[in-house]
Amino acid sequence: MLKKSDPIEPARREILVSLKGTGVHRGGRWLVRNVEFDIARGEIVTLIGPNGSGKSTTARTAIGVLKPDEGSVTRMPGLTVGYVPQKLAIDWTLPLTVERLMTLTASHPAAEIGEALDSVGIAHLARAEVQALSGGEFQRALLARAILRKPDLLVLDEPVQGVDFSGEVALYELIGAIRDRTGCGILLISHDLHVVMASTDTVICLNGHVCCRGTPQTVVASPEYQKLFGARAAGTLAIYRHHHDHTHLPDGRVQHEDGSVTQHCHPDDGHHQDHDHHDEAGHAR
Ligand SMILES: Nc1ncnc2c1ncn2[C@@H]1O[C@H](COP(=O)(O)OP(=O)(O)OP(=O)(O)O)[C@@H](O)[C@H]1O
Repeated sequence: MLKKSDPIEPARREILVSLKGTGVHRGGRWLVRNVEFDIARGEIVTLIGPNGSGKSTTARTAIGVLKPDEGSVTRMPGLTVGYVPQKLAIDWTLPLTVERLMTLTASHPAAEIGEALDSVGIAHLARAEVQALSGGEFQRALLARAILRKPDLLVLDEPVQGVDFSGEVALYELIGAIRDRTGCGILLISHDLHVVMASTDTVICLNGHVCCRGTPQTVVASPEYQKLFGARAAGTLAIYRHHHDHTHLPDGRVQHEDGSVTQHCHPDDGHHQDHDHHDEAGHAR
């Protein structure tokens, strides 16, 4: 069992997915380009960025739903993925119980379903109609469905959408507990540009490319944020400080610190500072 306080030694990192110079071209344009990051077993990577910045595209490319048009995506042989998409293609006019939702795409023994629902705290809702669930309960049901696959990698596309602030804290606690208990890697997409899950090992800020990356700063260390979020949330949420060396112009071009303007941004285009290639722990990327 892993604990938040047990950092994984670089030599022991078991890489689940590795993206190198990855780009996806659709509809005549690059949706994302030059995306680089790894997810190791037991690590949490959070993708943030404005709407349309390529977070879902990147996550779907990482798990092999989309094929990259340049660069590479390497997955550990036999990798099992549990994916919770942003939207589910479900016919909401038909009645559907939570139990049935668990077996829509794969069958699982009843005992395992009960265990999964129990582990996300909604065992009592097994026979409830999915349509009647609250936002937080629905996200828990989707999490239970994903962990039933016993994934090496859990990919969660905006798991706190439609959930209020205290529900968000509880969901992040649950996601952290799943990581600690199973040791899986987690790729998390956040709708918030600044507040991320505290146990995140690496935050990647996307806007068609990796704008900056680093580790979040715990809220516990800052009395002003503690006051803002409350003591419980302060252990679960963290602030991510952006370190951009460029600005995105309204027409999609990129203005660099030296004043020059380019169509895109590339790590090796000579406009970037060293911190674009390193995370805040100093790991070369
Ligand atoms: N198959 C496709 N063909 C053309 N454009 C696409 C395709 N899929 C996605 N896009 C566009 O790519 C961009 C990135 O989409 P993506 O869903 O990855 O962004 P996102 O960061 O997850 O956004 P959000 O926060 O709104 O969910 C968007 O402008 C979207 O319209």
